[in-house]
Amino acid sequence: MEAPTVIELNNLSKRYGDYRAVDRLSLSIRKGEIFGLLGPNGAGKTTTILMMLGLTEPTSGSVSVCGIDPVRNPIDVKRKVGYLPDDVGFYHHMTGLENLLYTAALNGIPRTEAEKRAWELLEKVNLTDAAHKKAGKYSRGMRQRLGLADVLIKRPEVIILDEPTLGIDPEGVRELLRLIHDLSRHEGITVLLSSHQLHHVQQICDRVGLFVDGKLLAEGNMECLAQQLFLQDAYVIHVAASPLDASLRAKIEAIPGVNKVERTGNGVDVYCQTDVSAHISRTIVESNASLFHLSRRDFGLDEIYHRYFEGREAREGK
Ligand SMILES: Nc1ncnc2c1ncn2[C@@H]1O[C@H](COP(=O)(O)OP(=O)(O)OP(=O)(O)O)[C@@H](O)[C@H]1O
Repeated sequence: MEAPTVIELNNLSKRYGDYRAVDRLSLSIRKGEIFGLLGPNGAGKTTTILMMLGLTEPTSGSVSVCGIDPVRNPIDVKRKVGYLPDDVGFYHHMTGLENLLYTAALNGIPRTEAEKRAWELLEKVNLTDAAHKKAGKYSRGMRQRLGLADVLIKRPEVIILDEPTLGIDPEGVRELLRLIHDLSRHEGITVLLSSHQLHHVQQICDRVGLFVDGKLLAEGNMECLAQQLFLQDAYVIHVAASPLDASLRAKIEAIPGVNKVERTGNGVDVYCQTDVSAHISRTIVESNASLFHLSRRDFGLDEIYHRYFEGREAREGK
């Protein structure tokens, strides 16, 4: 059975004067999913997050988070959603533990329960030893982990994280990503994270949405993204064979679905609309050539992103 939808955006738009910061955005995110919002500066990510939190009103369209309309019931949404901005503000003169207890009190959690929960969370985010240290003395990685504990104290159903891994060392990033992943898999928490750090997003997101100029250009897993963005050349197959002469290259180029064949150092790259690997190997064998290597190149998010933006600049003559 499919998990229920937790976040639903329907034709959502936000205009500032004549400027459309978010333009007819529709998106559904299911319970327990980790969804990555990607896009260049000014794409509309923060505006979208603010509309989900009820902190800014949509110009048109609708938002529903945990079945609640944040425009009408912003307080109810805040009870269910934890938001970790890119630089969490803690009280520097208070310890990590005191900061958590303060948040718990603001959320109406009784003191005994708050203490129990705070210690559990400090352990979860690996800050037990730093519980009595002033938050002002925490490193950025420690602050982000305390931030995660801080949003979790009210037991949210959804967490929204803005650039959670920015400025953290590789070990800290690994730990934070593992924590976020565990929250989704073991506690069914739905995670929305906005980030420019593509390789981090790729490690933990189930799906990614690529935002540009307020519009969602593509969404899905890596393979879906590549297919949506590079319709003609969704697949690139690397082939090494001998002899790979002009006549064999022409035969490969003639395979239905193949758009172009480009020479590389030790063979060719075949750009195609569908995965024609089997057809290519048959063509090589039937031509009495020896096939040494054939593999489909899978694009990482970094490559998808850069290939798209390079292509866009070329298309727009920038
Ligand atoms: N209050 C506002 N008034 C006018 N324009 C705004 C306002 N808030 C945002 N914008 C504009 O809306 C667009 C989208 O901004 P937004 O902050 O949502 O982008 P973003 O994708 O989060 O960018 P970044 O990665 O830089 O945080 C930008 O062009 C921004 O200048």
